[in-house]
Parts: sequence; structure tokens; C-alpha cells
Amino acid sequence: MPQFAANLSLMYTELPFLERFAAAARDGFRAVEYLFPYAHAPAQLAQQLRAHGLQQVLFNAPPGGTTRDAMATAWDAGARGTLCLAGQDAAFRAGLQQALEYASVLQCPRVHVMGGLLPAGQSHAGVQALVTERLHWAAQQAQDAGVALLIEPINGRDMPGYYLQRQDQAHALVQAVDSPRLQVQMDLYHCQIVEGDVAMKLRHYLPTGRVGHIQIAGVPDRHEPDSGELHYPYLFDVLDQLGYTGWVGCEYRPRAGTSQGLGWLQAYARMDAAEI
Ligand SMILES: O=C(O)C(=O)[C@@H](O)CO
Ligand SMILES: [Mg+2]
Repeated sequence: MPQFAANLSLMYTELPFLERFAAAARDGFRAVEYLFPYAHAPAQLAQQLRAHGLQQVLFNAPPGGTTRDAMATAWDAGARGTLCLAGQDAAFRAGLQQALEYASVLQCPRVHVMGGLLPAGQSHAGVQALVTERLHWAAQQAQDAGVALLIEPINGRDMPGYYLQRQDQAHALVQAVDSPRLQVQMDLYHCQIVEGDVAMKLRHYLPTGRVGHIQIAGVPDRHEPDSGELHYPYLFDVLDQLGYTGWVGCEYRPRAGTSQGLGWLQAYARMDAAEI
């Protein structure tokens, strides 16, 4: 049975961010993920986790910026990662170091490194050498910190120009870097929008051991995984058949109230036993 983590950036947005931890715990979640922690001191977040018996299982490295203030506001300013951006070495390295410091305090085993928006005139192949070299460096830092780094294909409808959109591109990078510390974050919502054939992709990629985290949402509206073109009960069975023991992040925008929309989860009452 899959083990679910609440995504506090998309869920519980009816509450201020620091109140979302308690709300997720009240609804039975034992694990949380979110996009960015940088607007809050790490100790403040660790205290929320402790107070509510939650594990932090994933967050993102900063999407841009070289100071914590800039990292905290970069997403709203339109930044979507620096991995593919030439001339952004300082931001890439400072961002990763900052993320690893948060991961240490939050005891979080995974950090998602966002790819960035391809500059006009650049191609995926054209930035391959730069990206591979940065991921080599980042995987070494992650190894020293005891953390896994994740890269995630994201659909170009939600994020036009995003550097990494397909599962095969992400797996090619992971193979090229060849570090057990670099894995793929497989978001089934993005996967369905970009390429489809989701169950077969799970069957193909999970046995490689290179998928470090899964996320879900209904398609096409990114609401609860109980309607739309993906039939999640079937996909959850596929995860079980494949022996997936990691977390499944609920990265969706509730249609009308987070707790009210959790009816789909009742069939999966045990949410606390995944291996982090
Ligand atoms: O959008 C997603 O999907 C994510 O997982 C985020 O971390 C990046 O926007
Ligand atoms: Mg995602």
C-alpha cells in the first residue's frame, strides 16, 4: 500500500504555512514535503515537524539567488532553477549548499534540484555538458551530506520552456552521472501530460532503482487524484506490485478545502511506514 506525504505548498493553502504542519498531522499524514523552506529558519520548521510527529521527506533547492533572502523570493520573481543556466555557477552552488544545510537540520533525506528554463535559442542537447558537470559536483556534495538529489521532468504546459520534461531525459542524465545519490522524482501528473503510458513507465523505470520519489495529482486540473484521466487506484496497485516502498507526495491543489477533499485517501489509512 503506498505511503502518502502531504505537499504543504499545494495543500492546506487555506492556512498560513506554519499552521499547515498541524493540519496535515490532524488528517493522519506522518510525512510532508513542500517546495521551499527558505522563508523560514530551519529550526522553526524542525520544531513544527517535531511538535506534530512528522517526517520531512522532500523539499527543493532554491530556484535561484545567492543569498537566503534572494533564494526565498526567487520563485515569485520567475526563477525555476539554475541547473541549465550558463553563468549561474555561483547561484547553483550556493543554492545547493543552502539546501543541504536545511536538509541536515530537517533530517530530510531528499532534495529536488530544479532544472531551470532553457534560455531562448538553447536546446536540451546544447546544455547537456554543463548540466552533467554540475550534477557530478552536486552528487558529490550530496554524498558527503548523506542526502539524495532528485531531478524531475515537469510538463511544459505548466512551466513553458522547462529544461527537463521527459522521463527518458532524466534517466539519461542519471545514468551519465552514475551516482547512487542522483535519482529521478517521477511526478505522474507531469508524466501523463507530456508522454502518457504511465503504468508502463512505472514498470520500466522503477526496477532500475533510479526513481527516488513519486508525486501524484489528477490530470488535467491538478486536483485530488480521484477524478480525471488517470485512474490512481490502478496505478497504486502497480506501485505495490513493483514493490515500491518510497513516498508518494500528494502534490495537488484541492478543489474545495484540503481536509474535505481527502475522501480518496480513506482506503489507504496507513500513511506512516514508508522508508525514508
Ligand atoms: O511542480 C512540481 O511538480 C514540483 O514537484 C515542484 O517541486 C517544482 O515546481
Ligand atoms: Mg512534482
